Amino acid sequence: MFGSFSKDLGIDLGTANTLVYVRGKGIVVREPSVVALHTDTKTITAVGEQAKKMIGRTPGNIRAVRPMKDGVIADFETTATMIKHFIRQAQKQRTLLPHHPNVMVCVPSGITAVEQRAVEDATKQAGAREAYIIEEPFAAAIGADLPVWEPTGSMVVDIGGGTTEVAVISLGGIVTSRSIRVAGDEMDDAIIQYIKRMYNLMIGERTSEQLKMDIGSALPTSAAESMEIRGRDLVTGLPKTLAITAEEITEALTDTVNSIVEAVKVTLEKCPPELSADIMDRGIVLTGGGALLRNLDRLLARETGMPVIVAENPLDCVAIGTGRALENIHMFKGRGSSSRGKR
Ligand SMILES: Nc1ncnc2c1ncn2[C@@H]1O[C@H](COP(=O)(O)OP(=O)(O)OP(=O)(O)O)[C@@H](O)[C@H]1O
Repeated sequence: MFGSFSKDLGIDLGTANTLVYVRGKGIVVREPSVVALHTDTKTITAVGEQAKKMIGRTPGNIRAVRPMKDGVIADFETTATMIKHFIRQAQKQRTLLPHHPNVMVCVPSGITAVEQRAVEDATKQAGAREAYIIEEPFAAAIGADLPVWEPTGSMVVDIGGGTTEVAVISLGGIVTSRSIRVAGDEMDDAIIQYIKRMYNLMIGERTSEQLKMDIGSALPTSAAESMEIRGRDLVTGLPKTLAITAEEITEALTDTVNSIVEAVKVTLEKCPPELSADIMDRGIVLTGGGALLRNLDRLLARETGMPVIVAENPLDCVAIGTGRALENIHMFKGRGSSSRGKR
């Protein structure tokens, strides 16, 4: 199926978004990791943005699923189909030349060896000559321009949809890391629960994500911001409109944000002193869509006493890093599941 490919590909297989990077071209596909399926026939109705629009709006015979929910492959068959679909989409852009390319796939570091093999198999099934696996925080660090191959400590915190990955990297390897299943999705859930508890109002995932992105903040803001939302009143069963303030969203996000802060602190505590000193100089770098939550950098800086920097284009770091890793593909040859992202 790679009839017109020549360049190598990097795929950021994220729980929220999948990005495809072509060497020499940059990111050519950027789609939500969502697939809509017919429940009876299991045939695919839509993939990506089109399927995401269907979440919460499907009739009984169609289901919009996120096959990578919670940082793991919840549904292998659908994940494999999704990978193939996105590769085909990249192919349609006519950016790629013949021959089977090497494909570097970035996966959440929490996945099991069996799941990793499943991703490799799916990638090969899609026509890859060779499938390589890179761990998310390692790719994020490369994409954020951190000197991962140098004998100096770099700390990256990648806050995605399903997982937050915290890692200290030096000399091409992960020295210490922590992966928690608390990230953007959990923030959305926390907002849904908060509004249900406070107002007896049921809102959908898309509305809560919008609240988080538009008025969410890790610290209280001085501006009096609010957003109008619609949902279903759990008492009357009828639709209802409500104005929610930024302050309320900050409150709703407290526990989730604190879990992320805690994961960073625990990783710092386990970090060898020389590397801690390097991190103090360079700062902690935030990547992933969750890094865009307002004031998360300020909160982390206050809680850790370290400088904290949001990477440029945090949503793209993992894909860029995965693509750049193709340039050092020899470094990834023969890496087993236990040595992903390590030299
Ligand atoms: N401005 C914003 N403020 C807060 N969160 C945001 C913002 N923009 C995007 N996000 C969140 O970022 C998350 C997606 O980030 P990203 O694409 O890095 O995740 P992913 O790589 O697919 O997931 P994972 O790393 O868990 O596999 C979503 O939860 C999304 O709601």
